[in-house]
Amino acid sequence: MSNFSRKLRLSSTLLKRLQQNVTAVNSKNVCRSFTTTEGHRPTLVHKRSLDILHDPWFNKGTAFSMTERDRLNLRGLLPPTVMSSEQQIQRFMADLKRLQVNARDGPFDPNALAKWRILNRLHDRNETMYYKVLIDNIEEYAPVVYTPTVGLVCQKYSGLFRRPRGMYFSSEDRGEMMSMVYNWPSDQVDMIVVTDGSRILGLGDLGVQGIAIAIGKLDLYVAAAGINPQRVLPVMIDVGTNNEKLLHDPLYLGIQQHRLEGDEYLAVIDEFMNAVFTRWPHVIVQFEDFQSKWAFKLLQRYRNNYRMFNDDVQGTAGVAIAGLLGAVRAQGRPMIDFPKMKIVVAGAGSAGIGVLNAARKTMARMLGNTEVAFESARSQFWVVDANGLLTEARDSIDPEARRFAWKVKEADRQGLKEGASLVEVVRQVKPDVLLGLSAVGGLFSKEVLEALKDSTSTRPAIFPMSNPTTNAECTPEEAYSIVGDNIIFASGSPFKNVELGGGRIGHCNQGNNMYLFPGIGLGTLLSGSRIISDGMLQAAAECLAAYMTEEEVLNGIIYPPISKIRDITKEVAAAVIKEAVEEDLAEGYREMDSHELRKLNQEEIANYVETNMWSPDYPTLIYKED
Ligand SMILES: NC(=O)C1=CN([C@@H]2O[C@H](COP(=O)(O)OP(=O)(O)OC[C@H]3O[C@@H](n4cnc5c(N)ncnc54)[C@H](O)[C@@H]3O)[C@@H](O)[C@H]2O)C=CC1
Ligand SMILES: CC(=O)C(=O)O
Ligand SMILES: [Mg+2]
Repeated sequence: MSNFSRKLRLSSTLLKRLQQNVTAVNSKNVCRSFTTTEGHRPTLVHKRSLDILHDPWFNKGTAFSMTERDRLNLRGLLPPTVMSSEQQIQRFMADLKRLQVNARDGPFDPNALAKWRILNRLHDRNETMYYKVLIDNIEEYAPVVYTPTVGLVCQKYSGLFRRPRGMYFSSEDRGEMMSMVYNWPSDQVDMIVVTDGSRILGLGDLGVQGIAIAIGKLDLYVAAAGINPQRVLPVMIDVGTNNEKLLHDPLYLGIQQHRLEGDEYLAVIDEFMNAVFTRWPHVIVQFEDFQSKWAFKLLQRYRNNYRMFNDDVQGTAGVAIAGLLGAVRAQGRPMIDFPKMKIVVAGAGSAGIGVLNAARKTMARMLGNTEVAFESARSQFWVVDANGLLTEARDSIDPEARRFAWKVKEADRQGLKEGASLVEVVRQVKPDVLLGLSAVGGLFSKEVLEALKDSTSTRPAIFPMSNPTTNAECTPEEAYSIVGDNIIFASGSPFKNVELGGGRIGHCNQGNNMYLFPGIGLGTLLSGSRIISDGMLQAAAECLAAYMTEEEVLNGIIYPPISKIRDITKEVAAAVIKEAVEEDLAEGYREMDSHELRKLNQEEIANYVETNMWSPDYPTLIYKED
């Protein structure tokens, strides 16, 4: 049969399928299938893996059975649940209907989800063009591919899912991962962002739908760090979900069982790490949005043996430190005054504790890096979580948070008790900084902000860092209007600057780990560092802190605008490389071996970084037979 007649035959088959599809949907006769064609005769295909998924003639998406997935090297390239064609249509129709309702992701852009769909379709068609659009319009589209819209995308991912992107490893794949990684078509992967979907932004457990956060973070790796898009891999490890809504949703794409726990959970993550580092020994793995109880354990488990880091714990800490140092400078004080700051942190999860640990270490270093300095730095922090102020009187304290619990007597002396509310703590402490990583929108209420007016600082800093927009602890309008014009403001998701009247601007900084993770990844890649050390992370944070000029900082601008993200990422990467070389961790990258790396001066390192960043330019293509 000629290609042409085969196509004709397929076209009529497709038409028949579509007619049956319409009948099935119209009559709500969901038992009728449109997949059985031509008396079950198999169709011969000459493709495997992603080539099949990207071929509209052969692609069945989530309807590929497990045996077909194994036969066609598709295992891991699709969400784990096998769907019937009827379920696929239900999912599609539900999403189609939902489109008619205006999607809202926060106060600014009612069309954000529609923009995400358009960009996503471009991503599927033409990666170079997609990244050119993203890089050239990063200010406008970072909030679409990243926070806040990516949060909404994760929440609705079962409906939005069209073409798979990345890999899925599930608890059903135990024992298979080592072979599954070879289903990914690329022999070189530089950067993996992996999530288990257990705490997506401040939106809780979204199960398999969390894959979109890994995709969004990697978009920034390409746009900001110039990592080659052919060498990034978003990964979802689906160990179940504890989200009851998803457990009962017939259209959910993930494993419908409660999350694995304990050793069973660890065995899955261990197997994944072993598999990816076996196939790609030089890959860097960024852990993203794991619930706190696993975030710290996994970081300790892997950080000395693998090139990995946890963005929420370590990336966020660095960004917060840079912001806190900026807040000191914004008062016209030298950075060395940082250890005098009184800091109230609302939220003691992976992000909050990461920030507290790093801030305490930074203070201790400034005070001489002794044990005594480390101990005394502790008294600069007040931690308020869901149960109020943390003191040693609490019945059960998370071990990570314990080191920030106040002794009962010391708390008493300040007129505070175990479980004191945030407003009580702010009233008594009169802090220089109020930082939120609680995932509770509006937590910095009018009362709390009123109390902050009595801060002993000449320029109180308010950092509602939770994401997405709806989870921000307060808006900049609330902060500026209640506390006053002379504050420093930084939020996790973007907000617009505030008009203060008389032509003055209340600057709204975006305090988000996006200013560090791309540079940490790029610097690690180009240095060939064996691990990601505390020193490398510290160097990244200090580089970001030093990026803003004195004049900018005094004007309340403590982070760069997103339009400068490629530039700041370059600098962060260079600082990370320098530190890796100094710590003798750098093993080099390609022709730049460790010996050559050691010879580079500051300017040469910057050049080396720049020349290794991918840019979205079309290459000339030449056909070559296999
Ligand atoms: N801006 C940034 O770059 C980043 C922001 N985040 C955001 O931080 C938030 C928290 O993330 P995780 O620490 O991983 O979450 P988590 O769920 O581990 O921790 C949340 C913490 O908030 C506390 N909390 C809950 N209700 C509270 C209340 N009413 N008052 C005070 N504390 C309360 C909880 O007890 C817990 O300690 C999320 O919204 C996330 O999007 C996380 C990483 C980076
Ligand atoms: C920004 C980020 O990593 C988070 O909100 O989890
Ligand atoms: Mg995160």
